[in-house]
Amino acid sequence: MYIFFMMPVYDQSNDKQNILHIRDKIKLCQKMKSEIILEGIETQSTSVLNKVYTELYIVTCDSTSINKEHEVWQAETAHLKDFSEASVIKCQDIFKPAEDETIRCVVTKGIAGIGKTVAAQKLNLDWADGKENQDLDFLFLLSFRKLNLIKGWYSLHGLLQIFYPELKDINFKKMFDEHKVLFILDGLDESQLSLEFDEIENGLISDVSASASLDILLTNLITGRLLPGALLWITSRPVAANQIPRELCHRVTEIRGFNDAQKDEYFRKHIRDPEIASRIISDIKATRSLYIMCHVPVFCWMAVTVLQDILSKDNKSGPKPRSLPTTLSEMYIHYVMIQTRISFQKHRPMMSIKDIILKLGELAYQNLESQNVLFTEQDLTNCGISVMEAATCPGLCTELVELSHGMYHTKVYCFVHLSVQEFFAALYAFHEFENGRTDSVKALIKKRKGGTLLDFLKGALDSALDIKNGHLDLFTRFLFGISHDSSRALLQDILGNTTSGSECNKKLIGYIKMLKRKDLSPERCINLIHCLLQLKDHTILQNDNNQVSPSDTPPTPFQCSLLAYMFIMSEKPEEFDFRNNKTSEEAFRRLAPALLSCTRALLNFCDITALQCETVASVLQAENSHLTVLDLGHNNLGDEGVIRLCCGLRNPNCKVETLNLRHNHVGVGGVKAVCEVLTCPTSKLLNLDLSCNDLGDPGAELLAFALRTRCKLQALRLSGCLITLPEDVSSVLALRSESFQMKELDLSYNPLRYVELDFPRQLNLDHRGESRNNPGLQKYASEVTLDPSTVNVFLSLSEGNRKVTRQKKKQDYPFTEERFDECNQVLCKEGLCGRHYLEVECLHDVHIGMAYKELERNGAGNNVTLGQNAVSWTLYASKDKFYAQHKKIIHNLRLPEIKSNESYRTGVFLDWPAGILSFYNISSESDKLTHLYAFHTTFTEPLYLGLRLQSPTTTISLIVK
Ligand SMILES: Nc1ncnc2c1ncn2[C@@H]1O[C@H](COP(=O)(O)OP(=O)(O)OP(=O)(O)O)[C@@H](O)[C@H]1O
Repeated sequence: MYIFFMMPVYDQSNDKQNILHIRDKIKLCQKMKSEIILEGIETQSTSVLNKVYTELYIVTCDSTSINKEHEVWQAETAHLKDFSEASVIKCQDIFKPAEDETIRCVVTKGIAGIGKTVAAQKLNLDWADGKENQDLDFLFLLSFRKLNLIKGWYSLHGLLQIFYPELKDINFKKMFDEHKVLFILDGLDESQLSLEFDEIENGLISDVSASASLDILLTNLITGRLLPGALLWITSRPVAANQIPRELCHRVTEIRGFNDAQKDEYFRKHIRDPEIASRIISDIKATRSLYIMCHVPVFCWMAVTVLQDILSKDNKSGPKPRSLPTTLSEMYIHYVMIQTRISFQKHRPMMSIKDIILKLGELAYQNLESQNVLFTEQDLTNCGISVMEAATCPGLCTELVELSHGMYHTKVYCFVHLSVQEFFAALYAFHEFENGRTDSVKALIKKRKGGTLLDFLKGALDSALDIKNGHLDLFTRFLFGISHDSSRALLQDILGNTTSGSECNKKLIGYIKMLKRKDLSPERCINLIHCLLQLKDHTILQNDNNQVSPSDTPPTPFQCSLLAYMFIMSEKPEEFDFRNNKTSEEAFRRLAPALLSCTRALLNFCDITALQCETVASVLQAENSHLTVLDLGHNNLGDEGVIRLCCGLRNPNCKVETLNLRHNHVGVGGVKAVCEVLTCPTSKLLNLDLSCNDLGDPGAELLAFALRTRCKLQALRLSGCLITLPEDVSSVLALRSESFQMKELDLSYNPLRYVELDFPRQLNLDHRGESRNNPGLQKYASEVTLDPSTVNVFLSLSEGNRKVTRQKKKQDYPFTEERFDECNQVLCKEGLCGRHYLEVECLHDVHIGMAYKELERNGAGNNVTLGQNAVSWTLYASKDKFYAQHKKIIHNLRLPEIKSNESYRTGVFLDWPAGILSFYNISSESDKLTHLYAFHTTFTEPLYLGLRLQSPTTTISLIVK
């Protein structure tokens, strides 16, 4: 009896009604709260979320890929990505299962300011408004920013009541047992809780009324130990998202910000005057880097503020118009200066602008150090600024609504956006350095010996790289950006006159590019790329011929990320020239964004393997692939690589019109795959070059029949393919039907037997004959002899003018105009055009090259020496160094494996019409050729083989085949 009276008597139907009533109250309250979005423009301005909300691109990712670098990379290059319907997901659909799977926990990642919080707010609003996700009975939006403030032990029930006081009288157990509930945990990257998923055994909780510390409570909620039936949506910046174990993420999505149309929509929604909106859009579009950055909503928000201000000044008949900001840091500087100026005009506070900014900077720095986002009046006072003064800058920091449960007795404040706090912290740190107070910022910036700006910035970078959750990444970017002279000029009122940092920046750029940290995660790579962009470094593509310069070490994955990023940020990313660079598969994969954004990709002499072909194929399949010219000549694709590549070429999205597969060891298997492309109705291929592959007649036959089935092709090059052209094949090639559009057929350098080919249009049968029946480059083998009239007096010729030896004594040669009088060089007699393959055997310390006849002969200056002028190209080979040289520009090469005192063989292949001169190392055991380097140019004169013997004991022999 006693027990009976002590038990609460629940009226079941009342409970139900009560729960629904509370739900409606929550909905009403959340609708009011979420309707407003705080946008720190001019005054403490709020906007109606539904009016300014612009749809965001959210895509699903493979949940196993949460830690993989290319996902992160995608986040940063979102504007280039394939927004095909397959992966795009609407915010309100993130819990809709694709198939039969149950989705309990969704993790959404996205870089700073990409719109995670706004997306969460919009979902909350649409639910509260009765528009979306009405199958959910309850939706609880909890931000880590606020959760960080809760100290002590709580039950889930207790915790929720803090944020949702309406829950006070609810039957909590029933609510969870009988209703569908979604928890949104926003901003995991801001969390100060230690979520220990590995050690959860120490604090298992499955009861909603059991109390525990917040860390344990949330860990149990995320693992599903607590409320296994509740849905969970966690948002985070990418690096911190890795905290959630993969097996707990049923779906991973990524917010990629705005695409081009959405950028326009954003500006039109935010700028009331359509004319000004159009002007701002066109101004932003005119600066590519600005336009690209606008895929990040927070950047758009700043751009609106800054550009409206700049435009209004330009309109007035003031002095010269101010230039537009081109980096993230410049944009933030403009933003902060505008906000403070407006505030000062309105409020006229006692402190100077400089003081307020630096005090706020100090506060931001302290918050960053303690990983805090919020601050109190006391925190402000500690930094020497009053709430009144801080409140005069509503566009910079803002007051948060006090939680209604009364957890806080003091009001809390934060910067209008976390990125603004990071900017202020960087500005403060830089100012401290400038004033010799590096000690005050040493908690976040490692002290390095030296004390120069360079040491300071290197220290900052080292600190950021050491932190796993990327907490200092944006801070470092801003710090680098502020160190740039253009930023310092904008900040002159705050920083005073500072000495130029351009020399330091140059060295810093070099330091970043050379960073070879083994544990450099891809996220760190991306941040480094951004650091370089803040330093306005666009040099990576600005060398000779706009070509990526190869070095003796292959580009690392980081360098490839960097290269791709720099490429897409360049003003006109049309031709991506990666020739002569050999990379690992992983590094090559990082070039995908560049391949996706260019129209011409030059990937010859890159040792591209079959696996790397998959990267190329996936790019070709992307909806937004622009590639029309794909040059994969002189690689090692083999049949397997070509088969993989053709998967991409057959895709209807593929736009390739010109394909070069020269010299790729393609056989009949590869040709079959190519034929499938040729007969594919959606193929856009017009020009195909399969030259220098030993396809033989079977390959030619397959091609001929494919062309007869369906021929859109306009040019086919099968030069040097071991084709004898049997009659039946030639009769197919001679097709004259209306549908046959081929205008050009190149069958040169083939051992053709039947040459009376009745081909109506441009036909090349040159250089045919039996000698072309040899495999590989041997079909171009040529014989040359050294020209005695050119040989220097310290060189002697022997073996029928095929061997040259350096002599100690001067030789007695008659005077000739052609002789190299001082330089230890000799040229061959035969001027070469067409295709030629030569082999030389040499000892070390020699230059092997080609030169025009006009190479000067007198003296030993640059105009005479092979490789040091515009009329000669060489390979230098010695025991410890190999390099290619033209116009004095040296490209260091990896040393081939050569025994130190033995002579070794080098192959020289000249394809004069194609403008290629390439060098190979020939294995003494297997005769296998390993490519060393290729020059690409347009030759205008016949070329003469030239040899220079640097060492007093060396020899070179021309090998006769
Ligand atoms: N969909 C959107 N429509 C309009 N404006 C948006 C949208 N998303 C974001 N914004 C603007 O960008 C600002 C930053 O967005 P938000 O705070 O959601 O970014 P975040 O991804 O949560 O960033 P962080 O990781 O730094 O916290 C917002 O204050 C708002 O001005």
